Amino acid sequence: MIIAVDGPSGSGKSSTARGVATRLGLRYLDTGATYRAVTWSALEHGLDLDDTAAVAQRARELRLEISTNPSKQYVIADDVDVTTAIREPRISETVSKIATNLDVRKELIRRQRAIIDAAQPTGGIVVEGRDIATVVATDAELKVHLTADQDARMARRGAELTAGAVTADQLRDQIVRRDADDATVSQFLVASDGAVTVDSTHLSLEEVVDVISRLAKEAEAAPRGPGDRES
Ligand SMILES: Nc1ncnc2c1ncn2[C@@H]1O[C@H](COP(=O)(O)OP(=O)(O)O)[C@@H](O)[C@H]1O
Ligand SMILES: Nc1ccn([C@H]2C[C@H](O)[C@@H](COP(=O)(O)OP(=O)(O)O)O2)c(=O)n1
Repeated sequence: MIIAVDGPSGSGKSSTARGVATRLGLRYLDTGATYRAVTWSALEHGLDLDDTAAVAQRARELRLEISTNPSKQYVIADDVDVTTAIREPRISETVSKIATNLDVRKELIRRQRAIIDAAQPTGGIVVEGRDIATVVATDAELKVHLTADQDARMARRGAELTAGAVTADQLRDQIVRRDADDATVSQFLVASDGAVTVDSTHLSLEEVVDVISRLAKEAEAAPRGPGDRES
């Protein structure tokens, strides 16, 4: 089974997808972490991020290991544990430049699909990002468009970043500007065909996990149509 969760920044994709995977005994893939790892590596190599060919080459050469265990997440890039480093503001500020490089996307989508395929014999995977239902796993049994209004998303991100005393402008950059940039290459601001919208604005994390887990059980029980995977 594949559960795709797409939506804007701060809508709760990572925490919810991890919660659903834990609840249902599935693997979990944070595709945003793959874009962050390439960003980290490009900066580490001192690349000009506007040099799209050089950055894409780096993406192809990068040795990348990403955990799909929802209880123990880690990312290793070229033998360096970058689990924490890829969450630093310098990465969040620049990652959209890498995520809008179409050759980087091509390479990372290939890798994401391989991880998804490898998880199938274990029962399935919850995959979260921006283009999972529309590009990476169009055959997902359940497609969720997770939303929350902009104020809620900014407040959530703000609460996370208070330790670093983030300014309102930085917060807006992390949510509003980044979503606008990312939306130039992926369609995640509206629900794609076949996706169920879950608006988390007034729901607790636990409630969102409940809703998606229930939808997953319904999708699993539903007969698949002709043209669907494995039919
Ligand atoms: N339904 C919710 N209600 C309140 N806070 C939430 C909810 N879902 C997620 N959060 C919190 O909001 C922040 C952003 O969530 P995250 O899962 O990182 O979002 P995304 O992956 O979509 O950017 C986290 O601190 C998370 O704990
Ligand atoms: N499938 C994906 C996942 C993430 N991205 C982009 C969008 C974001 O700017 C970066 C980082 O994604 P991430 O999910 O970590 O972003 P958040 O900070 O959780 O909002 O990668 C993408 O283009 N496609």
